Amino acid sequence: MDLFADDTSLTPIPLEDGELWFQQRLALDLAPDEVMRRLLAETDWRHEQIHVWGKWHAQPRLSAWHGEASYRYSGKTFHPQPFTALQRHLRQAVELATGRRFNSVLLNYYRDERDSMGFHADDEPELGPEPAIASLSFGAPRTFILKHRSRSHTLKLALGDGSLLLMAGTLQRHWVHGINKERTPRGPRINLTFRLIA
Ligand SMILES: O=C(O)CCC(=O)C(=O)O
Ligand SMILES: [Fe+2]
Repeated sequence: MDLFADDTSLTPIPLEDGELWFQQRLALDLAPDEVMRRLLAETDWRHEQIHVWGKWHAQPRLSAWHGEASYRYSGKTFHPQPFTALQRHLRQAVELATGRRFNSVLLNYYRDERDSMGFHADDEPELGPEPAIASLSFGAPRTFILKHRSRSHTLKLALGDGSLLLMAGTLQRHWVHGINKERTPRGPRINLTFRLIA
């Protein structure tokens, strides 16, 4: 069965304790490979250090923070750079598709199969009690894993080139999510999470 028969509109994915919506391909007037090329070239990618359990580690990916509000993430305050023209363009498409507003974006660049993101929830207080977070992916597909915090329930989604995922409702309170390393070679991937920071 094709769960996502209509790949051009945002479709709810049924799950308990939160809202999840998926669209296989966000309508854009730029080809995804052109967006990928420009994001790679135009972004001031940083290799951030994070503080976990009393130790400093380099994150297993590169990142950048843009937008109109500063933000605390993994114990660090990020002072954003202004949105680029391309980011404004992508934000507009994401706002149109989701019917939500966003004022910030975190970009993550997974250089190859060895890059990853540990399990976490995007539940910082400045996002509000039921944050809507729109996740836009370009490049190589990677598996997005959601784990329920108290039930043994796991959900896996392949986030392909040009796909849009919306996390909303109580999802961040009840679930954590992450991207594991892959065992087989994988090309570069960029993910943008659009957020609304108070
Ligand atoms: O790369 C992804 O799909 C996940 C990104 C994410 O969870 C985040 O930026 O908070
Ligand atoms: Fe996240």
